[in-house]
Amino acid sequence: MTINKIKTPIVILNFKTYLESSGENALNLAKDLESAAIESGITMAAAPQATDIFRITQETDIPILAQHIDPINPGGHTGSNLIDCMIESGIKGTLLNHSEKRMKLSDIDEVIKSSKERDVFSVVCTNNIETSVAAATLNPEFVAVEPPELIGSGIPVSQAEPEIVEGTVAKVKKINKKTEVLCGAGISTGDDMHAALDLGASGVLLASGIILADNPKEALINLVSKI
Ligand SMILES: O=C(CO)COP(=O)(O)O
Repeated sequence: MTINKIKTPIVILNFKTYLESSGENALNLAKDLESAAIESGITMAAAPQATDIFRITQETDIPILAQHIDPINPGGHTGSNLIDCMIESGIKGTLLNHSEKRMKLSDIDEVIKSSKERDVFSVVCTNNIETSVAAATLNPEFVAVEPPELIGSGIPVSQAEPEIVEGTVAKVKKINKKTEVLCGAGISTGDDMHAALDLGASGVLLASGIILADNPKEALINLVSKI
């Protein structure tokens, strides 16, 4: 089977900057995603730190996303993520505007456009229905709605605030049928993912529930067990 194709339902694991998902641990976690994807048949993608991307794309076949790309051209921009170098490192997509890395609307627009020109898919993170609508007008491949107060809380958005997920799907589809909606924040179990798909989401964006689990591979299999 092809585990490097982007198809829905999709699981995207944001590695953030946890030590449990950095360096050698990032590679091991990416391998867990790879074997869970093979075993379950569900697409599993990873968004590791920039420093870990090249190594992971060399050693696994899962789709890799950048956590952020800056709206810059090659040249004098110290400390920035340049899209061309990210592509050379092997990314297929990018997160944008994560609540831990917010961007200006005009910058999101610019990076989505340069991503499209280079065949890189964009996942624009949002905090509610209104900002999801704004993001959808920019025509990204995915909008991922994540109420910031639930991030890292262990309280799943799909069960605690189903109306945000359902409302985002309804409003985004009215504006742009091609943009898929993901949800995230507090997601960790098969029930959480099942609830997300039931509400019309095409997948989940998650982090701590898997990264900090005693056995991340088992947690991933459990996550997709009710699809
Ligand atoms: O921010 C998130 C994914 O990008 C969600 O984080 P948690 O899964 O830790 O709540």
